[in-house]
Amino acid sequence: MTAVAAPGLQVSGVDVDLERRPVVREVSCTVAQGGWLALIGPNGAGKSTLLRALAGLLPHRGSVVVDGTDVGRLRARERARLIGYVPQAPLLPPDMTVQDYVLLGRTPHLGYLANPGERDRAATRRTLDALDLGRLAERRLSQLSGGERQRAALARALAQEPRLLLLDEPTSALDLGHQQHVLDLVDGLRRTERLTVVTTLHDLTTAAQYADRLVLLHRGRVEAGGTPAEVVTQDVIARVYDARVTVTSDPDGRPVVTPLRGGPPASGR
Ligand SMILES: Nc1ncnc2c1ncn2[C@@H]1O[C@H](COP(=O)(O)OP(=O)(O)OP(=O)(O)O)[C@@H](O)[C@H]1O
Repeated sequence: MTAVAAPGLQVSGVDVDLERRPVVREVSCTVAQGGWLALIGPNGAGKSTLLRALAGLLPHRGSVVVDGTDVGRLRARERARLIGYVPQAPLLPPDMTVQDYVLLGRTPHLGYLANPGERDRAATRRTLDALDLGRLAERRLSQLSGGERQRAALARALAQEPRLLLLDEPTSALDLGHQQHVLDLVDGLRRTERLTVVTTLHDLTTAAQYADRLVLLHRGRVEAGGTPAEVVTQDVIARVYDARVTVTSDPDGRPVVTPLRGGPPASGR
């Protein structure tokens, strides 16, 4: 009998308070190993807060289990071997070179006081090349464009070789070509490495293209969850986002959202 793999991520009853205000409430969801979950929802819904809680960076109630390991019980270093996280606006050390910064992603894999070895440098070079940063390896982080900085932050998380990758709006600063390149790269890793992926994404069409499950957050709670076609509907978008759109299907049955100009507010408010 073959053993059944633990889910890549199992979130149970997560609540987060900020400044004693409830911001995330009763969030539960499961993502298979190698699955891609997109967190969607309007501004202030709690997406980034939930992602930071999953990364172990915010106190929360409830449990977060990655590949069968309860991350609440782990030290920061052990957690960093399991989880890579890239915030929406990462703070990058301005004077560090791109390659030294990406090499920092290897830190959780090094022994105490050990220096990076050839395997770490090779992982760094591979990641730099994969993210089209090879020619910028010696450049200081302060001398990068917004999109290059965003790719450098992602490169560091990938060099970490985590089991769960948490990305907060990973393509917000990228041109269309680099958006597709970065998302295709992450998509490839989940297939080859069974990397589990959770992203926040505002672009619902992009979210529906790449993710196999969506969770729609509204006022900190799960408003809807399921396949892209189940979650992204005209009615849900009108109600939750107060936006006028048409929703059509691409040849694979994934929803395509087209915003419509003019007219009264979608919800009639
Ligand atoms: N440090 C904080 N202290 C108190 N409240 C906060 C703090 N950070 C965020 N909030 C509030 O928590 C709520 C959720 O914020 P969060 O950043 O998680 O939303 P989001 O869904 O990621 O939004 P966006 O799409 O605008 O990025 C918002 O009402 C926000 O104002």
